[in-house]
Amino acid sequence: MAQYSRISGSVGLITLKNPPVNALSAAVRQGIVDTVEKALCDPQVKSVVICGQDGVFCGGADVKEFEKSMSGPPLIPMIHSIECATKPMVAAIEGSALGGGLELALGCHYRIAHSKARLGLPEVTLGLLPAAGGSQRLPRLIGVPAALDLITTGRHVTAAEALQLGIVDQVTDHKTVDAAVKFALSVAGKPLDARRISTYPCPVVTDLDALFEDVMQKVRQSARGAIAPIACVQAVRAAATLPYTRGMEREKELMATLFTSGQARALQYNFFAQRAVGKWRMPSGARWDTSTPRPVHKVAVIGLGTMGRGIAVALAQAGLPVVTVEAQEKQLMEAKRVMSDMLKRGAKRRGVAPPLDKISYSSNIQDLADVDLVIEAVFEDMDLKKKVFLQLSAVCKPGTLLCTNTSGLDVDQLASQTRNPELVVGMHFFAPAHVMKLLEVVYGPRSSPQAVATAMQLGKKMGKISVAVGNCRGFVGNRMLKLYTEQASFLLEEGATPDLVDRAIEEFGFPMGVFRMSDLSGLDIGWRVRKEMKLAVPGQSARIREGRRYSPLGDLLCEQGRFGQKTGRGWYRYNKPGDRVAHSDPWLHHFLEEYRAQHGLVARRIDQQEILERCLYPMINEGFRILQDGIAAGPEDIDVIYVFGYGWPRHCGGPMFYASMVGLEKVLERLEHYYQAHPDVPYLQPCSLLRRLVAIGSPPVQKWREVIKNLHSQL
Ligand SMILES: CCC[C@H](O)CC(=O)SCCNC(=O)CCNC(=O)[C@H](O)C(C)(C)COP(=O)([O-])OP(=O)([O-])OC[C@H]1O[C@@H](n2cnc3c(N)ncnc32)[C@H](O)[C@@H]1OP(=O)([O-])[O-]
Repeated sequence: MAQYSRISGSVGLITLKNPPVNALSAAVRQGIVDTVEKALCDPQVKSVVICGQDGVFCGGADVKEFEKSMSGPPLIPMIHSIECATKPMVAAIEGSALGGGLELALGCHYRIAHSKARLGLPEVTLGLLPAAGGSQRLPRLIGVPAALDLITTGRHVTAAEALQLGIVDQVTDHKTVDAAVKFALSVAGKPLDARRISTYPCPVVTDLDALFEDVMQKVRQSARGAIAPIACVQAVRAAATLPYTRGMEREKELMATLFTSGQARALQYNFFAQRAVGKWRMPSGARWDTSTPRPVHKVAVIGLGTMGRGIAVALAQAGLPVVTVEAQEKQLMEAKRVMSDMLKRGAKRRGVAPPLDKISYSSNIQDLADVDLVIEAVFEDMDLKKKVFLQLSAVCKPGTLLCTNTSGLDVDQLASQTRNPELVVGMHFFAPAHVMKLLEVVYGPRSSPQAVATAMQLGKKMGKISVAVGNCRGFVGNRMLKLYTEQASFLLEEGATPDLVDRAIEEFGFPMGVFRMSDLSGLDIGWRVRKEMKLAVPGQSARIREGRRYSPLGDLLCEQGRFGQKTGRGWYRYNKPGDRVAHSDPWLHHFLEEYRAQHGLVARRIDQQEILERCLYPMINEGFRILQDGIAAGPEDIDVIYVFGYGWPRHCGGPMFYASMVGLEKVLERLEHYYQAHPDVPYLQPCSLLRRLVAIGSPPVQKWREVIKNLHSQL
């Protein structure tokens, strides 16, 4: 809807009304058409201001409408008629002007923004391009290079940057609508020809071909198979080389291809999935909207290894006072130096003062007596962690939330060390913790809803995308990852090489293949865990352990001191320890040949499709088990974890969405095939939830929660 009124005698005021972000639904577009007509026909009105209700100008086209058939007036002619209006049209931008919202503002003759407003054309993040004239008007207004940057990245700019770029005409710290009305009064009756952006020539660029070639190359490299960034470059090129009307035709053509693509569906699903995970619920029925978080004014981090340092920095950057504790004085001093540098670098990037005074450093656990929440980040060793929790329970004031940053140990065992197990949850950050967006909040059987709500709220304050999950070995992310890495090792035994497997994974869209990733994080970490579990036994190379197939390849490399990048040797060879460029290693190929010969294995040719199916489908199958076990509340939770924590290509939605795109029937059939071929790998057996979904006709991913709910209610 849009509401019309007249203020200050001669200014028509159009207010967009569609909470919470005034998206341009069919009703809003109809409202704009009607109210603009009213304003233009009203002889008393000399100029018009368009604003949005509740401090938000407009969040763009209504993404929820994309799945339905189009109704209501289309955006392009609506914006065109605003630009053609004979009375000055002024956009009053508060909150956000994004996508179609900014395109609407670009159709106006003037734009006034509040200093806190954010503007951008983020369509590319939804697998689209700014197809309501944005790709044609923005380059004409701010030049091709700046428009390419905004449109291909989708980044939001502040009002100050928008002013500098020339997107807005004025920035105000006061009431935006008042400033816009004052402005509208001042421009009433002035000629408008020079204010219609579509009539501007596109600013000339010297060596246009070189610029576009360079941008296209960069986009192709970073897009990793995503098609929207490429279409965005093509659309801006049309603006730079064609008259406006032909450019608009090209924009429409490119949008038509994107709009119906699987990638756009995946990215839009992901947009809503990110929001869905905030609405968490526990199997007990406790939920986000009925659980009140405890206040957190002061936080502590115990253990200042890589993870602890990153977590403390992220907390300080979020404005929270943090007490850090590290028992070893030398390690404490080193951590202080490194963390101060991290804070300074981060502050420089953001143009703010480094929050150095937010962190205090101590080697005494007694200093945690008055904090509201502790994040334990000591070495990944259950006995050590248990000791720390016992101490924390004695030292901290009653009511302090005790969180562990374990990447997979049993949260409930740790809770049992404390006086108040209901106040214990996992907060599993991802390295580097001050950069990575994902946080798994892990609740044990005794964690209270209030504890979960508090950890979720803290995650949000830290700018993380937090997902609440149940307690099991590896939680969601690492539980699924284990099968992925194991299958990759099996493929090496059967004839593949690390390069071959990594290439297939990277071509699929992961930023790094499984072996390159393993070299980066260090092979010794998994080795230590397997040794603790008595799975890895030095000197042993048996391929069946605990009654199932096992690949000792990683253990054998570790026994040779090949821990990955840090030792200059791993699945690849590096020029020196710590180097990042992986080189294919003839030693490893020879080692694999010898290994196969020793075990009587005959290498076979393995193609890209098998690599993808063998690495991805078992993970997906485990995802179904996780849903069946109630560890994750819905497929969105798993997909968000994989996209934001594990580099799953966002334009493929996440593993569960990807399964629905491939077709559940096909995933089931391939799993059955591989299970038959490898009966000693029990997890290849298709999960019964997957079978059930196929049996009821493979409903879309958005409907799976219902099926799972019914399944749980029958148990
Ligand atoms: C021809 C067409 C061409 C055109 O160029 C195409 C486009 O414009 S494409 C569009 C280009 N625009 C974009 O890509 C902008 C996308 N939006 C955003 O980036 C953020 O929502 C915004 C920054 C605006 C507010 O952030 P915040 O304050 O943290 O709030 P929040 O994020 O939590 O959202 C609150 C609620 O609003 C919902 N919702 C939001 N936007 C839309 C939408 N467009 N539609 C529908 N719904 C939308 C959201 O799902 C959530 O619902 P719920 O049921 O409460 O979970």
